[in-house]
Amino acid sequence: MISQGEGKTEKDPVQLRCFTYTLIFTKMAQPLRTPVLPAAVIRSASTGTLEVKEPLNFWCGGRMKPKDEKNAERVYEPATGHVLCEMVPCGAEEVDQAVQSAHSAYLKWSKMAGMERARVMLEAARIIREQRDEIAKMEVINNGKSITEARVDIDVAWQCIEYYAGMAGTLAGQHIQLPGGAFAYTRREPLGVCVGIGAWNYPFQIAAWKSAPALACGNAMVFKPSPMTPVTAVMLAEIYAQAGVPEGLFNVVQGAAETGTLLCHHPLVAKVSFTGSVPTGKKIMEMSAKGVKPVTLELGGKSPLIIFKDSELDNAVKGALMANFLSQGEVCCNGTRVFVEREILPKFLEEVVKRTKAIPIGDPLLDGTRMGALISRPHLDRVLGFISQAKKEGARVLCGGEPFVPTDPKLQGGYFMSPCVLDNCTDDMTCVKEEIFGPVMSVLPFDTEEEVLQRANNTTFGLAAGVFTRDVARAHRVAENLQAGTCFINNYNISPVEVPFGGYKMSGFGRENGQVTIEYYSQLKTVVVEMGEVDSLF
Ligand SMILES: NC(=O)C1=CN([C@@H]2O[C@H](COP(=O)(O)OP(=O)(O)OC[C@H]3O[C@@H](n4cnc5c(N)ncnc54)[C@H](O)[C@@H]3O)[C@@H](O)[C@H]2O)C=CC1
Ligand SMILES: C[N+](C)(C)CCCC(=O)O
Repeated sequence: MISQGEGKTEKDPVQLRCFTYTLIFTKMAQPLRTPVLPAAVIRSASTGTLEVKEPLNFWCGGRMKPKDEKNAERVYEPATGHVLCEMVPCGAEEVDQAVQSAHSAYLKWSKMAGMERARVMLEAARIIREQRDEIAKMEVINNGKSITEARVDIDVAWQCIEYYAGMAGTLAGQHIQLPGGAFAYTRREPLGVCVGIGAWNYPFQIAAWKSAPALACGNAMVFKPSPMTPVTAVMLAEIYAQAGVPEGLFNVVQGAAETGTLLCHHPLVAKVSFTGSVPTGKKIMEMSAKGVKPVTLELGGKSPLIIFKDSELDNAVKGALMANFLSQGEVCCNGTRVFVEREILPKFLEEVVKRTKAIPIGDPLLDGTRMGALISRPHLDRVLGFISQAKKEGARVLCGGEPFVPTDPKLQGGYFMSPCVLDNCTDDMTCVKEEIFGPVMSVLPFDTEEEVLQRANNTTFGLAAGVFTRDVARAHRVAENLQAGTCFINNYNISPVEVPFGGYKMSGFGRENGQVTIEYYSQLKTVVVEMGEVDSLF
C-alpha cells in the first residue's frame, strides 16, 4: 500500500515525506478498508442485538487494529446494558502514528485551493445525508438518546460540513496600502494538525462541529471520542475518506484520559478543541500551555431560563421542556435553573408537570419514544443522587426522579429514569448550583427583573441563558445583561450551524459554528512588501 506517493515526483519534499510516512505505516499495520459495519447490518439491527467487533481506530486512510488488547474496556448499550463493543485505548506509538498520518495529509490538503477542499467536503456532507438513518441508529445504540433526536443530530452534522465547505472558498486576507507604493497583505493560513476531544452526549455531531471548520481552513484532525461512545466517529472518518480527502486527513484514536494527554502533548499537534467537563478542560488548558497551543474549550453549564409573566405560557412551557429534557438532560447548555415570575408559577408548574409526565420513555429506536436511556449506570446513579440530595435540602419532587424500568424485557437492564421537576428550590441548593447532566429541572420563583438577573448571573458558569417575554425591550435588555455565550429569546436549545456557540466564564472560550470559528482554526500571516529602496538607519 503505497498509494499516497504514487505518481509523484521525488523532487517535491512535501510529497516525498508523505510517501515515506506511508511506507513506514505499511510496515507497521495495514489499514482496513472495509466499513466498520455494513449498512445492511445496521439497518437490520434492533435494540440489544448489535455487537461491533471491528477495530475502531482510523488513520492512514483506513481502520487500524489496536497494537494490543490490554486495557480494553467494555462499552455498554445504554438502553439494554448489553455489551456493544470493546474500547481499546491507543498508546504513545499509535497516537504518534495517527498524528504523523494527519501531518502528512495536512501537507497536501493545505496546499489545495479552498474551492477544491469545498468540493470534497460537500461530497462528505452528501454521503452523511445518504447514510443519515444508519448513522443515527448507531448513535442511538451507543448513546441511548431517542432516534428522533439522533436524526436531528446527524442533520446538524452534515449541515455543519456543508456550511464550512461553503466558507472554504471564501477564506481571504486583506490588502493594505503603505507609503511609497509599499504594501502589505494578510494570508489566512491553517494551523496544522488539530486535535478534537469529544464528549459522549453528541458523539457524531461533536466530531463534525470540530472537523468541519478545521478541514475547511486546511488543517488535518486527530479526533478522540469519549471512551463511552467510540463507534460513530469512525463512521465519519470513513465518510471523509470516501469523499476523497487525502489519506490521513481525519483520524480517530480511541482512549480515555491517558490517550487524550498523549495527544495534547504531541509536538506536531498545533491546537486542541475540547468538549467536556470543567475539571478536564482545565487540564487540557494546562497541557496545551506547555506547548503554547491554542485551545477551544466547550465546557459545562448551569444555565438560567427566565420566564416573565407576560410570556406566551404555552411556548414558555415548551421552551422549558426543550431546555431540560433533550438527550435525557445530558446537554451542556441546558437551562436547568428555570426562574418563573411568581404570579404565573402555579399555572406554569401545572402545565410543565403535565407535559413532563407525558414524555414517552423507552426503546430509543422507536419513533414514538421521546426519552431514551442515560449514558451509564454510574451516571444514572449520580443523577438520582442529586435528586435525593435535593429532597434532603428541602426541594419538592413534583414528578419523576425515579429509576424507570420499561415493560419490554430486553430494556430491563437499561439506564432509564423518569424526567424530574423540582419545586421549592432555593439558589443555595446543590441541585441549583451544580451541573447534574440529567433530566432534572429546578424551578425557582422570582419577583423583579433586577433580582432575577442578579440571581441568574450568580454562577461560575456562563454557557447559555434564555428569556421568555412578550416585551421586546425587556427581552433585549435581559439578553444584554445575562453573562452567557448564547442567549435565547422566546425559544431554547436551537443551534443552527450559522450561529456561534460557546461559553463565558468557566464554561470555556473559543467558539464552534458560525463564521467566527474560522479564526479559531487558522492563523493570520502578514506579508510586508517594499517597492523602493531600503531606508536604513545604519
Ligand atoms: N460540555 C459538554 O457538552 C459536556 C459536559 N460534560 C460534563 O462532564 C461530566 C463528566 O463527563 P465525562 O465524559 O466524564 O467528561 P470528561 O471531561 O471527563 O471527558 C470528556 C473527554 O475528555 C477526555 N479526557 C478526560 N480526561 C482527559 C485528560 N486528562 N486529558 C485529555 N482528555 C481527557 C475524555 O476521554 C473524553 O473524551 C458530565 O457529567 C458533565 O457534567 C460531559 C459531557 C459533555
Ligand atoms: C445541540 N445542542 C445545542 C442541543 C447541544 C450542543 C452542545 C453539547 O455538546 O451539549
